[in-house]
Order: sequence, then C-alpha cells, then structure tokens
Amino acid sequence: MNAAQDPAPDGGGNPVRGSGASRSTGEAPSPVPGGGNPVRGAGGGAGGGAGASPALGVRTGLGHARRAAALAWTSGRGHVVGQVVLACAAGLVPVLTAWFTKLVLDGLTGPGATVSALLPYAVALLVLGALAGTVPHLAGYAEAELERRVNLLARDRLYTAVNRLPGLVRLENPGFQDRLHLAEQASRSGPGRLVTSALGLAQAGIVIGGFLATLMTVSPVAAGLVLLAVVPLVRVHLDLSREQAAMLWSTGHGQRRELFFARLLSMPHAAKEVRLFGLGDFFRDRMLAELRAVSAEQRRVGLRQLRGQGALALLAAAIAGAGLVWIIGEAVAGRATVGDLSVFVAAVAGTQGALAAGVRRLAAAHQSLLLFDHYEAVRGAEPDLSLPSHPMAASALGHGVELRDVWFRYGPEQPWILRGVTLSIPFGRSLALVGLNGAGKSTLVKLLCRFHDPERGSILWDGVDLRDLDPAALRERVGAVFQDFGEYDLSVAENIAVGDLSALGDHPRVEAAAVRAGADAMIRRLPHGYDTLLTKVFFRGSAGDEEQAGVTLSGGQWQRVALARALLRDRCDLMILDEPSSGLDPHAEHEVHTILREHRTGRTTLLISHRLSAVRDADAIAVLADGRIAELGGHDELVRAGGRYAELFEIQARGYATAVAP
Ligand SMILES: Nc1ncnc2c1ncn2[C@@H]1O[C@H](COP(=O)(O)OP(=O)(O)OP(=O)(O)O)[C@@H](O)[C@H]1O
Repeated sequence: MNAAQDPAPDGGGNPVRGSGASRSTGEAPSPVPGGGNPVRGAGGGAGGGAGASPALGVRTGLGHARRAAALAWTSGRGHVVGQVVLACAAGLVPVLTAWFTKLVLDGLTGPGATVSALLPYAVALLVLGALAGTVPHLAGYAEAELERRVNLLARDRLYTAVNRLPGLVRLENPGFQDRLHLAEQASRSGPGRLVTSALGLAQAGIVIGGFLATLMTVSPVAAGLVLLAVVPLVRVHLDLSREQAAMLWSTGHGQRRELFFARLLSMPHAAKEVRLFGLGDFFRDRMLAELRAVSAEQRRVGLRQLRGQGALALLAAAIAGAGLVWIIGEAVAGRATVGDLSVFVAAVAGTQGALAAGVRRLAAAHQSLLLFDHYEAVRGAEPDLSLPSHPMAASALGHGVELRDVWFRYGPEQPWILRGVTLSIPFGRSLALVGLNGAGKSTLVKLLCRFHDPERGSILWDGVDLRDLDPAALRERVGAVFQDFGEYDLSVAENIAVGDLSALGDHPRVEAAAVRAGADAMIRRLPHGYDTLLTKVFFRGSAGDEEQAGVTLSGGQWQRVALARALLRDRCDLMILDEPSSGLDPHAEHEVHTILREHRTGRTTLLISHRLSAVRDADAIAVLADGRIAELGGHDELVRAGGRYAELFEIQARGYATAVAP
C-alpha cells in the first residue's frame, strides 16, 4: 500500500478523547482515523456523504497544478531549482553515454584507431558514469527534502483552513471528514510529487528527444515507429491512474471502518466490553469483512493494471525485437556501423524506458492532482456559518441572553430537534435546563456557543442576534463544561490552562482554578502534581523516561479537571455547565455543587443536569420536551404545578426515600 492509500497513518492514541466514552452523548458517530473514540462511534460506520468519485476538468486540473507548483516553490525554491538541474542531467546522461559509446566503437572499428584519439571519449564516458551513479541519489534526496518542506507548509495551510471554520457543521459531516482525510494525504506528498512528476516528465522528454534525434541519424523509420508506441502508452496509463484514484475514493469508507474495528479490538476504552460481552470475534469478523471488500476492489484495479502493463511490456518487446533484427540486417549489409547498432540498441531501450517512466510520472501527477482536488476543496471550504461582513464585538453581558422561537435540526433531511424554543437567561441569574435523553439540551448549548445557527428564530445577546457577532469574540465571553469535554494527552496544568491559553505557565492562576473546582488536593497527590501527564501515550517504557509515564484519571477526576478548565474563565459572562457532576461521587458532587452555587451567585449561568437535586436552587428551571419549553418556573412552583418536572422529581425523590426507608 503506498502513502496515498494509507488510511490512517496515526495508529496512535487520540490526542483528545471525548469524555463519557460509554455515555450516550447524542453525537453522531465519528470513527474518524485519529479522531473520535471508537467506543462512542460504535453505533455505526462513517455514514454517507462521500458522493461520487472525483473527476477533474482540464481547466481545474491546470489550476490545481499551478497552485501545487506555487506551493512547492514557496516551500523550497532552492530545492525546486536543484531538482530541475538534476532532472536535466539525468535526462542527458543516457543520451550522451550512448553517443560517446558509438564514437568509441566507430573509432575502434574505423581506420587508424589510437588510444590518444579515443581518450577524450573514454574520459567523457567516465564522467558520465560517475554522474549516472550519483545523480539518482542526489535527485532522491532533493525529492524527499522537497516533499518534507511541502508537507510542512501544506499541513499548516490545511489546518489553518480547518481552524477557520467557525462552526461544527462541516466537521460533523462524514463526507467532509472523508475529504479532509484525503486532503491530508494530498498535503503530505501531493504538491511535492506533482513537481517531481513534472520534472520526471521533463527528464523523460529530454531522454526521448535526445534518443529520437539520435535515432533519426540512424533511421527516421525506426524513430517514427518508437514514437507511434507513445500514444497507447499514455492513454492506458492515464485510464489506469483515473481508476486508481476512483478506487482510493471508493474504498475510503471501508478503510476507515476497517480501522475503526481494528482499534476497537486494541483500545483500552473498548477492551472491557469487548471482553465481557465476548465481542472480539464479532468485531474481528466485521474488520475482516471490510478489509476483504477493500482488498477485492484493490485487486480488481490491480489486475486491470497488470493486464494493461503486461500488454504494454509485450508491445515494447515486439518493437525492440523487430528493430534489432532490422538494424542487424542493415549492419550485415554494410549500411550501418557497429556504433550505429550500439546507439540503436541503447536508443530503443532508453526511449522505451523513459517512455514508461514518463507515463508513470504522468499517471502519478494525474493521481496527485485528483488528491490535490480534495486539499483545495477543504482549503476553499466556505465558512459553515454565515459571517457578517462587519461583525459586532460581543459586549459584556448587561441584560441577558434570549432565545426567540428557535427552530433547529442537524440537516434538511433530519428531524427537528428544537421546535420553537423561547427562553431567556437574565443577566446574573441561573437557569437550569432539564429534559429526557435526546430532548435537545446539548444541542441548545451548541447554538448558544454558535457552533450552529438556528434554522428559524434567533438567539440574542443583550438584544443583538448572535449572527451579527464575531463568533470568536462571543466565545471568549462564554465558559463551558461540555458533557463530552476534552481529555487531552497533556499535563494536568496544561489540561486546565487550555480553558484560557493566557494562563499557560501561570501556575497560580491554574492552581486557583483547580482549588475552585475542588481538584487541587487530588492533583497534588499525583506523582508530579500539576506537571503529571494525563496520558500514557508518550511513555516508551525506557529508563529515564518516567516523566513521560503519565497516569490515567478516573471519570470523576477528569470531570474536576474539566471544571477547573471552565472556572479558569472566571470573568466570563455566560457559564454553561452541561452535566458538570455526572461522574462524581456523592461527596464530590455535593462539594462541586456548593462551589458552583457560590460561583453562580450574580453570574449568568445555564446548568444542565439530570440530578434534579442539583438544579433545584437555580433561579429558574426550564423543562425541554418535544422541542419546546414545556414548563418554566422555580422548583417549588414546578413541583406544585404537578407537571413533567414534578413527575421527574418525584421519581428521583422516591428512589432515595425507598432506599432509606426502614
Ligand atoms: N451532530 C449531530 N447530528 C445529527 N443529530 C444529532 C447530532 N447531535 C445530536 N443529534 C441528535 O439530536 C438529538 C438531541 O441530542 P442532544 O445531545 O441535544 O440531547 P440531550 O438532551 O443533550 O440528551 P442527553 O440528556 O442524553 O444528553 C438526539 O436525537 C441526537 O441524536
């Protein structure tokens, strides 16, 4: 499998794991290579959306080629120039070698041959031999170095483009994930390979041109014959390369699913259920089924390539054989010299070799262009949220946040999640949002952070529609503990500081946040305190590497770290707490809610929790059901009303009362 086919070069752990691996978060499954947790994604495959295989028009192809060349040029001008020089040298060496060999042979078989007369040719052949030995190595190094440089710049540009996407619409789309995966492959070697392919083509052109000119001096018929063989070669190789690119595209899903099942079999997150439920063979069979399907497709294309290339090889051999018989006849008849014969043999072999190499380069360039199309598509992806041309800065919240008749669904073909939600969170007040699983609570959080926009209705920040604000400025004013918060393979201090990067290295600030979240004592007990790595991914197991050994935190301990991360933004205007204590023990939960209650005082807060004891003292409680706010009021008021909230509260309270009853 070549680099372009490699479905997942990462092979390692996730740099950030969504928390709550075994909880249902309602997120769409995302078995993206190097991305989502496979356990969370276990509900299904990558989903659809990949669409048809790509095909490039001439104009688009030329545009891509120009941009790829510009990328390579920017990455390393010196290396591009070096490669041009080396390509010219590599093209000229075989032609000159054949020509000087002819001169030596003709000199030897001609009248009055002397060593001194032949010495310059011999020296030339020596130099050419030295060049023939060194140029390929130099070219190989220059090629690899250019690819490394291009990779760096192309990756930088690719992920800058991904970071520029303001919302989650594209990242949550499996079709976009497929493109991104291919774009990453393209960025790794695509533009560099395009340049080296173009230079390889030029090199083949020099070899072919040189040999054809040489052949013309021997026989224009032979030169014409060799030239005629070019057309079917080019055609067949281009068809094969198109088919190869289409195969890459069509097997992308299968490769991702195969990888997903393979990781399920090896990742510690999944190991418990895999062992307890005896799922090993089940997932292995699924993995093998995917692999078989991918292999069958690769085999089909491979066989076609074999047939095409076999036919080409036979054609080449037939031309070479016929030419050889002919030139021997000419030499026997005295119409050609031994030197002519040698140059003819070298020319036929050299032309055919260069032709095959050139066509292979052309096919590689074509394939790189098709992959580069994905790179360009991701780089040129329009923002997934409509951004105002003159966004307003989000002012410090003074009045509150208001949802007005908000309707939302994840796509036109998806069901409505919110169907006219009207709700306000007044400044300085706390609102608790409760509802059954899948009611849309976390979705509402995503809208408040403007990861998505409502399809109808609006969300107002002090009366200003979120769509009129700069999303980044808005998010600076929001602090959050997401239900599926990130667990980063970083140190504890860094895991907290990512809540506000200005706190990176500011230990007093980080520790103060941890103290507020009730995490400080737990952190101090870790082997390296705040510097302890919260991952074992980087531990190689060698002596002296203990600093990298890392630890594995429990779910509740992670939750405290995530809470500290959110509390780092203590001056934020809106604090969103989506199930901030679901993994905590009763003591810890009580402690955390006491902390949060204090923290909430005078702050604008949205609290989501299934533990109704945790939300009862919020200023207001809203019940989300059937996509609407079904009930709104204080705890006592809602209990008295005897509606859904009262029913949920009664069920929970009864559970506790029964448990303590004598
Ligand atoms: N990215 C997504 N694409 C498509 N549908 C989604 C996506 N995220 C969530 N959903 C769907 O939206 C609905 C609401 O999910 P959401 O996570 O908002 O519910 P919730 O009230 O937070 O549930 P829970 O209490 O279980 O956390 C669910 O039916 C879920 O399947």
